[in-house]
Amino acid sequence: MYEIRSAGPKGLGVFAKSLIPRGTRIFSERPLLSLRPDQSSSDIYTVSRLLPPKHRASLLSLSSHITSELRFLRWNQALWYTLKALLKNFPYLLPRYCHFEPQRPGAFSTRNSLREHVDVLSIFRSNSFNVNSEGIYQAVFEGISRINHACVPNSQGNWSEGSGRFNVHATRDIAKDEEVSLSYLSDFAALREARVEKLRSGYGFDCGCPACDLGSESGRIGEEKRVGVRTLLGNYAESVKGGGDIDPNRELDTMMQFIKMLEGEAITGREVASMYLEVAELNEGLGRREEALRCAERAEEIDRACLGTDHEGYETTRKFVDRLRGETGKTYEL
Ligand SMILES: C[S@@+](CC[C@H](N)C(=O)[O-])C[C@H]1O[C@@H](n2cnc3c(N)ncnc32)[C@H](O)[C@@H]1O
Repeated sequence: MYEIRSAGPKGLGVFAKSLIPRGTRIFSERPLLSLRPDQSSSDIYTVSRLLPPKHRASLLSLSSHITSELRFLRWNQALWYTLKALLKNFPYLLPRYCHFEPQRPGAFSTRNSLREHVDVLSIFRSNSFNVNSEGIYQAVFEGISRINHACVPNSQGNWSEGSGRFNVHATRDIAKDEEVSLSYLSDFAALREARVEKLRSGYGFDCGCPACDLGSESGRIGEEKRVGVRTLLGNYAESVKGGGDIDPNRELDTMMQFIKMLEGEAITGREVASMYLEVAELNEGLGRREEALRCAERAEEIDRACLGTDHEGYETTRKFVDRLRGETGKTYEL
């Protein structure tokens, strides 16, 4: 379905070998390396050393594109952790008033090289995805971590708690030879300047995707829509700041305009499905059952495409739709 090959200045990338229809599960992977919510970057190197050799080799083969400024920071970080490990293992080096628990004998080895530590930190930073599940906070994957970024991507990754896998689905048809892309950013309404800054500081590249090309008509129009939506959201936030009654009609209208902007930009992932679900609930609260059902059905259709029918999130949406169908007396259509 796909191949991993050169994507020019981006390094490697994932490309469709044939048409990948919307809703196709392109990847389903368990993490190569992951951090739990209670772990921090100081644990990355330690966790990486516990990997089986094959997985460790896969990890070390991933790209790490970082700026010299970031490299400097990583060296400082690695130096500090290495020093801490050294002191834990050789406590007699410590001044008498410092008390570290010594680690198990042999846990610290001279192979615990500073350079490798820097590399692992850089690789983790360049390739990890926020999973935000109960057991895993961030994770790196063997194939998925080869997917490059686009501000308007053609696929989306979602963690499945039930299967313990990160699944990447096509959120629109991906043509043969087209590059598969994901968004590394969480704010889909972010303006170009903010996106550029995040991608440059977080991943060390300048995004040249069509949405960032403000010289093109589509890039410019997309940006204008984002400005419009941000103004709308800002005005709405201002209107509810005083803590007065929230006008559900205004809330509905604001959300629908946000959804329209995202769909107009061909952004149809989980976030849009969640917004449709909220709009459905608002409509239900206002007694507009038919409208609620219409929005919930759209959410179900999007969730089916970007999560798959075996995903627990899809199941919740489907049950909600079923309930509304029962209440509106609509016959079940597949
Ligand atoms: C998760 S990796 C993606 C796979 C990577 N290209 C490789 O060769 O393994 C992230 C890195 O890929 C590069 N990259 C991703 N998206 C890019 C884009 N739109 N433009 C330029 N470089 C990009 C950056 O160097 C970034 O740090």
